[in-house]
Amino acid sequence: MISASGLRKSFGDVEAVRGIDVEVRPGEAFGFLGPNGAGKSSTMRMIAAVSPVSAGTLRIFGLDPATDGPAIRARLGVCPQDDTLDTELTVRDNLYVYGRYFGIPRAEVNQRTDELLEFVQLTEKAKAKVDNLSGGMKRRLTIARSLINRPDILLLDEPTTGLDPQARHVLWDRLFRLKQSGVTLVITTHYMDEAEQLCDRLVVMDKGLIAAEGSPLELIRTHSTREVAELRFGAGEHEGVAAKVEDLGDRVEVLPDRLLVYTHDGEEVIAKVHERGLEPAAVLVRRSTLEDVFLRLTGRTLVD
Ligand SMILES: Nc1ncnc2c1ncn2[C@@H]1O[C@H](COP(=O)(O)OP(=O)(O)OP(=O)(O)O)[C@@H](O)[C@H]1O
Repeated sequence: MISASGLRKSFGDVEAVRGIDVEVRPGEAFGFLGPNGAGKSSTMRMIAAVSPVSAGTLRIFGLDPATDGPAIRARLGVCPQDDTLDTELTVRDNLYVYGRYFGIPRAEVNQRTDELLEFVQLTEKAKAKVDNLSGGMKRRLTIARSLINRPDILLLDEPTTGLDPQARHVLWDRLFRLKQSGVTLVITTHYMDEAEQLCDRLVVMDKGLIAAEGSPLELIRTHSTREVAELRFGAGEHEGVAAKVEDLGDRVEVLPDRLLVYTHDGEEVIAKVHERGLEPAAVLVRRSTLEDVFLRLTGRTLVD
């Protein structure tokens, strides 16, 4: 569906994307996970055929965005990071007008609008003004709008940024259903839980490069341990304690507010910490996540 090789994007001296290889397969949910500034949006804009490729090759549906932009865009849905809905119009008209703009005949666009309102659970809000919608509803409407042309690929740039947990879960559910219906999803996110929930495969991006690629589970298995023991001590004590516990796990990370001991048995680590007379203010054993993968690969947390 999408194939990139040595793909680069520069803005003057700024190299936003510095040579990445990506292969997105039909029907999968593919993610770009990385912190702000990693180059995710720049990559998405090249895939959306709205930003020229600086170097390398990019093919979407086997087509070259440099020469086949309109043909590519006709088969893509693009859900940008910021809501670009028309606040003057009703919910329904945001879809209807957009569909007409795409040149879809009146009767068809009417039917499609109704289907999409139903799909994003906004039928009851059809006559409401966009300004009266919650953040989650606006996102869902933006997604509905990007589906008006029945795209084969839907590009979603940070789809749930700024939404509360419940609104995020509603959105994830809709995206999951969309994938089940055969639409290929390409998602950028800096939320590791979103990447884990939604993506079949993903690349971890940092500073314009791909640091790792795989399914969430593969990435965790390859780059982290099964469990993590989190230990909180007083401010400024973590460095000192780290030296005393570093033999307890495969690896120890010192964060400003806690120590992470990477291990296959978190409870055993905690027991040994206590045996050594160390008294953490709080402890937690959890499974490894993509956040741990990112920390391992880059030495930084995703939310820095
Ligand atoms: N139009 C532009 N002109 C100049 N520099 C840009 C432009 N767009 C992006 N950049 C720079 O390219 C780098 C990558 O930005 P990009 O937006 O692709 O990252 P990102 O991973 O999507 O982060 P975010 O989530 O903040 O959008 C950043 O250093 C950014 O400042």
